[in-house]
Amino acid sequence: MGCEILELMAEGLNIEEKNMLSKLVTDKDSDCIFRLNHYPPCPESRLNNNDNGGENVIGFGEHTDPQIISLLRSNNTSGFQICLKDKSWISVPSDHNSFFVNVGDSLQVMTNGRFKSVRHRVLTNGFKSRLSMIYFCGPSLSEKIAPLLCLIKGNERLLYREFTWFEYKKSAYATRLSDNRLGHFETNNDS
Ligand SMILES: O=C(O)CCC(=O)C(=O)O
Ligand SMILES: [Fe+2]
Repeated sequence: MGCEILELMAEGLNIEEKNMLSKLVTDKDSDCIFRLNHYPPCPESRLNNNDNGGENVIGFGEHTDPQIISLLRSNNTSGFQICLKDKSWISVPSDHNSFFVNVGDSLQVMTNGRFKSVRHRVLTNGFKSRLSMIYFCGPSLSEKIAPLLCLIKGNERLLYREFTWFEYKKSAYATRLSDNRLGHFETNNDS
């Protein structure tokens, strides 16, 4: 499914090579991860009465996903939120019949910012437990991640320098979950 979505994305971006993105995931050394998250009901979340059943108690702290795309499926318990441009948080209604697709940092780089890896988090629910499963489509450790030159128009600036997926992971492990882990690779930030 991840490959099909990446092929549709490549088509939407008018990339001639249909499998330019999906081949990173079909690579025999691709670094894909499957994760199961369980958030037990959290009594502290019952104190207030917001749309999550109570006070904001963080179940999974804010972050962007590092990989290319992530495919998320959960039970019918709310809690997933995304951060809007104005920094406010908005709840994504749960739907156990749907997959939620998140763009990861790597795809943001490859599309030179056309696709954004949206910051998200999970709040606990006061009454119900949340179960989610996520398949993270990641490239091989030696894969070079850089803006795809076939997407670059005229004198458009390259927003990121090239790095390997291994370099990204190494640098990400040295930061906190909520940090902008692409900052290190931005072309206007040579730190
Ligand atoms: O558990 C969820 O619903 C999402 C968790 C998440 O964002 C992640 O594991 O990267
Ligand atoms: Fe995530």
